[in-house]
Amino acid sequence: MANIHILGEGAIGLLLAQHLSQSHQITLITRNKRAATYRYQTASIQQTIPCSTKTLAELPASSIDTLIIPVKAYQVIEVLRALRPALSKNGALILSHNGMVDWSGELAALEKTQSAYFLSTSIAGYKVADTVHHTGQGATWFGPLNSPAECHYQRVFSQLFSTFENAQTTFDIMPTLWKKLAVNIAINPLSALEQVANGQLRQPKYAAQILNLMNEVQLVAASTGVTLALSELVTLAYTVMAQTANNRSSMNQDLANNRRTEIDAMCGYICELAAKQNIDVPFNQQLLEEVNKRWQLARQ
Ligand SMILES: NC(=O)C1=CN([C@@H]2O[C@H](COP(=O)(O)OP(=O)(O)OC[C@H]3O[C@@H](n4cnc5c(N)ncnc54)[C@H](OP(=O)(O)O)[C@@H]3O)[C@@H](O)[C@H]2O)C=CC1
Ligand SMILES: CC(C)(CO)C(=O)C(=O)O
Repeated sequence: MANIHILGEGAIGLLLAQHLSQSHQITLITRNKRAATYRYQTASIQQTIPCSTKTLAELPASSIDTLIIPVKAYQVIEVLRALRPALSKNGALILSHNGMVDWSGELAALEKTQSAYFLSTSIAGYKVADTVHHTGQGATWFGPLNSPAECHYQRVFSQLFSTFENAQTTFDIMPTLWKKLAVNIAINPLSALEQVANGQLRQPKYAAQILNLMNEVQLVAASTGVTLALSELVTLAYTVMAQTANNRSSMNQDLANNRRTEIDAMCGYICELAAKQNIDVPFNQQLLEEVNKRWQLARQ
C-alpha cells in the first residue's frame, strides 16, 4: 500500500482517488482546510471515497512520495512551483491534464532522483458539491516524462493504474498527447461556440473546418519532430465525436458556466508554436480569438 497525494478536489482527482483508494492510502491536497466527505457516483453505485485532506501548508518539505496533479492546464505551472519542495528525494510526480503546457523548465528543476510521468486519460466525470459523477471510461495512457521515470514507469503503472479499465503504458508519451490535443481542438472550441453536444459536430457543415484544424495540428506537430498522419487525426476526432455523441465537451460546459477555458493550451499552443516556425494557422487562430472573446463577454 502506497501513500498517494492528489492535488485538489476536482473531478479527475476524485475519480482517481476513488479507484486508487481500493489499494492505497489517499490524501487530497486542498486549498482550504475543511472536513468534507467526498462521494463517488455512477448510475448504479454511490459510495464514500476513503481519503484524508491536507493543505499545502500542512505538508512538511520532502514528505510526498507520489504526487498526482490533475488540474486545468492553466493551473499546472503554478501548482508545480508550489509543490516541488514537498516532493521527497525519490518522489514521483504524475501530471494529468488536457491541452499542452510547457512544463520543461519545471521538470528540469527536479532532482536527478525524482521522476515525472504523464497520465493522459479520457475517463469522464463532473462534480456537484462534493460528489463526483463518473460518466465515461475512455482510454488512459501512462508514460515517462524524464530519464529517472524511464526506468520506473512500468512498475509505477503496475502499482497504480494497471487495474484501470482500458489503461496502458507507452514509452513515448508525446505522440499520445498530440493526438489528444488534436481531438480536443476538433471538438472543444466548436462545440462550445455552437453550444452543441459532441456528436452534432459530425454534421457536414463542420467538416471543412475540422479538416483544416487537423491539418494545422499535423503541420505544427511535424515541426516539433512528431509525425502524425492527417487521416489518423481526422478518424480519431470523428471516432471520439461518435463515442461521446451525447456529451457536452469540457469547454462547452466551461463557457456555459462562465469558467475560464483551456483554449490557450489547445488552439493557443498551436498558434504559439506556429508563430515560432512561421507556419500559418488561421483556423486555430480564429477559434482561439472567438473562444476568448466569448469568455470575456460572459465575464462582463
Ligand atoms: N473532467 C473530465 O471529465 C476530464 C478532464 N480532463 C482534464 O483533466 C484536467 C483536470 O480536470 P478536472 O478534474 O475536470 O478539473 P477541476 O477544475 O474539477 O479540478 C482541478 C482541481 O485542482 C484544484 N487546484 C488547482 N490549483 C490548486 C492549488 N494551487 N491548490 C489546491 N488545489 C488546486 C482546483 O481547485 P479550484 O477549483 O479551487 O481551482 C480543482 O479542485 C483538465 O485539464 C481537464 O481538461 C481530462 C479528461 C476528462
Ligand atoms: C474527449 C472530450 C472532447 C470529451 O468531451 C474531452 O476531452 C473534453 O470534453 O475535454
